[in-house]
Amino acid sequence: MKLGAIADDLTGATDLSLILSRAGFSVLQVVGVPDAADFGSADAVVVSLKSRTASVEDAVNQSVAAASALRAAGAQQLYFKYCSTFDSTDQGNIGPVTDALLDLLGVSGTIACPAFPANGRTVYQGHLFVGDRLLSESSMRDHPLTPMRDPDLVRVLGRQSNRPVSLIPIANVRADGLSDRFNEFDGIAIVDAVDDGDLLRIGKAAANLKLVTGGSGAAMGLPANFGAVAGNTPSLTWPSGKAVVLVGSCSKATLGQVDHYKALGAPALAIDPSSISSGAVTIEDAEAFVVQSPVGLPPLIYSSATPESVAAQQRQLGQMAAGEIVERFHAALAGRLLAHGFNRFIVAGGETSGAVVGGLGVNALQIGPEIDPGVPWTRAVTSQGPLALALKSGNFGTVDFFSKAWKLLV
Ligand SMILES: Nc1ncnc2c1ncn2[C@@H]1O[C@H](COP(=O)(O)OP(=O)(O)OP(=O)(O)O)[C@@H](O)[C@H]1O
Ligand SMILES: O=C(O)[C@@H](O)C(=O)CO
Repeated sequence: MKLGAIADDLTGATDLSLILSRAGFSVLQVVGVPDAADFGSADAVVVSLKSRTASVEDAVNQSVAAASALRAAGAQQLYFKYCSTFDSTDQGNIGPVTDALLDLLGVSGTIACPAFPANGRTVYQGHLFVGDRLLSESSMRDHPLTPMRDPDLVRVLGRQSNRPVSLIPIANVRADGLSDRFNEFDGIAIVDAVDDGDLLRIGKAAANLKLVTGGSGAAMGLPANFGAVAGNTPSLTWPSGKAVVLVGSCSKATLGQVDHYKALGAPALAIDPSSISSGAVTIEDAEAFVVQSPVGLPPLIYSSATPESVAAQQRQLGQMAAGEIVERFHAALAGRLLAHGFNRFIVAGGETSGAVVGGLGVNALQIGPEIDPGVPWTRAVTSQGPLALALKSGNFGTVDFFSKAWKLLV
């Protein structure tokens, strides 16, 4: 194994797997802390955890266990993948996990770069932009679990990490000697990047770092350090069968995609945490709705709601509890639909995808064609046969994402 990666959520892992695969690596994505025996001959193994919003202790334990398994299997370099919008709270988990991985490796420094220009995430003077807005002025300020209200990543990570946090500005990224800078400091350096050229320079300069951290973009240049040559993702065979769209993301892009898909005439059922907890809507209702939907556009079950509505649900049920109620619902529904012969799942939201994949009993994913930047179709094998899964990060994808994903495999 050349690269061993740990991702803090499932869609983030898939995003990273796609980037590495396109850059020429054979990639195996595994779900949850793995057994070393699972890895086969892949150039890169990407472990997807559900640690982004876990407690600090849990996130650190899961990440260190995954890193230890990857190292035991021979990983030459480790990568810690988090969100391109740096989703976290003041307590963590990006800082504490990075600190723990540095301790595990016995090294003093690493870089942190969430930039993903293809999806509008850029870092300039240590400030994260989403499109043309600062992170704190983007829709991320109202995220249900990790509202991001400070765009200065040196400050954000400084609150989370025990190590010194510094900045490598764009002028240094574009100048000679970047690898010397990477290799000579203590602590964590936020690295500016505003285009793919910057990311490729960063990847090249990171060749000797034992640990690299970032969004998926900062990994783009790493496979070339191991002699990999960019190419197409391997072709996979897809199960033919029934499809469903399960949406737990409340991100702005997802809200637009839900509206667009409903306007196309897709059968759609809305759910929300309080209706689920009061029993006004049950898993049996949703199951019957999906199973009885007419042939055509796959049915949609969604809990996506405006920030005001999400805040009201959270006041009533608690922030984490509201999210978990919906996640458990989607996971249980997915398991039941599998038993009805559904084998193509389009899912929106990283936490939601983690829950659904758990409900489906999926342990590993292979990466297929790109639907939109950062979102591939993936193939998994379960005890019930092969599945096709499109796992979309909340803010990724064009407005017609759901129909586009479905048509790509039809
Ligand atoms: N109506 C709702 N009210 C409160 N919480 C909700 C509601 N609908 C969904 N949620 C919760 O909000 C969270 C959304 O997180 P998720 O990671 O799935 O989406 P996202 O943050 O948009 O995606 P990503 O992490 O990929 O950017 C989940 O825990 C989900 O259960
Ligand atoms: O980096 C991103 O934005 C995504 O891969 C992700 O992690 C969203 O959950």
